Amino acid sequence: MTSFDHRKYRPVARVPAFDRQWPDRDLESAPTWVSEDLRDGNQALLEPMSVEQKKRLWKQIVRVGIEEVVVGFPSASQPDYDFVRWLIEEDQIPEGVTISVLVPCREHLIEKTFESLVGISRAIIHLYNSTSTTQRERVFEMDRQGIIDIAVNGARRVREHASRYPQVDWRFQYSPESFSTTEIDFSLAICEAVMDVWQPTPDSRCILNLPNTVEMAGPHHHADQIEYFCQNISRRDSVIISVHTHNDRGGAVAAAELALLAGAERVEGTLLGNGERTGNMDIVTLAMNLYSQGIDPGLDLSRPDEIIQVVTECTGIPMHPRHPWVGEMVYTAFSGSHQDAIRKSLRKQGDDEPWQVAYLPIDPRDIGRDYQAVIRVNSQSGKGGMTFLLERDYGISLPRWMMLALAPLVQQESERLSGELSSESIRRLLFATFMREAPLSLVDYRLSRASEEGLTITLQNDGERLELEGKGNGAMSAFMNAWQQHTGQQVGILDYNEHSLGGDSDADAIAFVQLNVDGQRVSAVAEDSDTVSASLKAVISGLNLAREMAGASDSLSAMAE
Ligand SMILES: CC(=O)SCCNC(=O)CCNC(=O)[C@H](O)C(C)(C)COP(=O)(O)OP(=O)(O)OC[C@H]1O[C@@H](n2cnc3c(N)ncnc32)[C@H](O)[C@@H]1OP(=O)(O)O
Ligand SMILES: CC(C)C(=O)C(=O)O
Ligand SMILES: [Mg+2]
Repeated sequence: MTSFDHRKYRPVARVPAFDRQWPDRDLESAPTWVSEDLRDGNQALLEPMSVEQKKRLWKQIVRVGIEEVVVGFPSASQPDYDFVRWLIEEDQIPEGVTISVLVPCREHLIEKTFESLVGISRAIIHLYNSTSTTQRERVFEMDRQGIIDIAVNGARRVREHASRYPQVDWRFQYSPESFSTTEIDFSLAICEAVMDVWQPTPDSRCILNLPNTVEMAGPHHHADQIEYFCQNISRRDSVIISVHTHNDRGGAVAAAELALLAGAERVEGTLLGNGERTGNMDIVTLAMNLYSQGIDPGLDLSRPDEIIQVVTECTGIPMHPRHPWVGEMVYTAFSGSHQDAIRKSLRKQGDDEPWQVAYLPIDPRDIGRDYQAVIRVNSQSGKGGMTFLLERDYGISLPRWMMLALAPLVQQESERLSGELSSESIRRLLFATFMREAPLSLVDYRLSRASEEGLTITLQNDGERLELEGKGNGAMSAFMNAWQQHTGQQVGILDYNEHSLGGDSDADAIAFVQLNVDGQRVSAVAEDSDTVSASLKAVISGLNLAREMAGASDSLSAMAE
């Protein structure tokens, strides 16, 4: 075989044919969430967390509302042991929160684990051993019975140690580690053997945790394994079925979600998916998946930035900016058609109606993000994005013809800069292109109203003062008439739009005008303290721009001659 040769691999075996129900089910409620941040997450770090870091992360996990927290492997590491002691001695475990500790089926480690828990009022003892064919044959070199014996002996030791502390509310959990690559009949057999020792009842249920230790197959395989197990395990009403998925194929969240459809009721994971290899199941993502479907996740994820800060600082692992739901860039659209659709949908979205905004699966405000970041402009953006930014930050509402005129300039500019354009630079570009305050400029004007609007306007033209008078059905047409009479130029208003301004601008009004000047189409803009002044200045801008354009074409003709 060559080094990259798919024939090296085999598809994972499926469970036997059975009456599969999960594809027709929908999720209706949140599972019991279990944080593995302080154990599986910690065991995947280059530098495991110190006790102080564990304390900080613990507080965050509890703040989010997770009620079952795996706090470590106290028989294996001194910081884990010390952390458990701190929790107990400093009375740090709130009412309603239960801690869990992991231990392999080895007598001295079980003993040490119970020692770490002296003084606790309730806890989950989580016992595990590996069950897959590979583990049996290549790691433990044992047959099925040998592996069952390890589990049964471990279960007995746990029961015996627990019985020495009858005042404690113990709960027992067993994981056939590597469940998803274990033959399903063997997984069932070993779990039955453990239950025979623990004798769970509906009032004192044990937890059977079925880990996708290494994700080797699609999430539908995992769902089949879980449902098959649920249908065939005895004492179902005395068992809590828990799942623990890893992300080797990128499907940890999907596998957990389908496992819930398949009958699991408890999900182990970490807050942002840190964990062995590609990580554990990401609790924030799964919880937000439920939230976005109208299901209460039972966790407070309204301040994900706080979670991100604590998790990244404690683990030393940065988060991807496109991390599902909470990444820095996930509510930002650069591409033109997305920006256009977001802008239009947001305008129509009422406060009290179901969320219906294109390209935004949830309202970013729910998790403390604002609309500031929703639309950003680069060379992939169209008129929607720049229009949104000008409206949002300056209250400028561009008429459609001005959007069409400005959009290619914005695109050229962001291509030239190879980057993002701020609303400020888009505004600057608008005025630099479509406003000219010289050589013709407005000095003063007076309006008088009779049957028609009368205008007396004082201008500065190439340094000379000019006073004109005209009549029309508005200030602009009175000015046009006066100007035509004085210059003989043919000037018509093709389109016109003005409005008052909000936002950060100093001006109170803005006007856009599209003129026909001696057959030449010119678009112009101006701002001023009132709409009449802004309109007159917009026309003056248009006349100046027409003069510039005529000057440019004269010099081109002169060059051609
Ligand atoms: C999928 C998971 O996340 S499982 C959790 C894994 N997490 C960890 O291992 C982190 C903490 N572990 C440790 O620090 C160490 O492994 C310790 C302290 C627990 C034990 O260390 P050591 O005694 O040196 O043993 P080591 O880790 O090499 O374990 C291998 C031995 O334990 C046996 N073993 C491994 N897992 C189990 C288990 N769940 N139950 C019983 N025996 C087990 C192996 O067969 C092997 O036995 P051998 O020594 O007779 O060959
Ligand atoms: C110990 C078990 C639950 C585990 O972490 C795994 O199988 O991934
Ligand atoms: Mg794991």
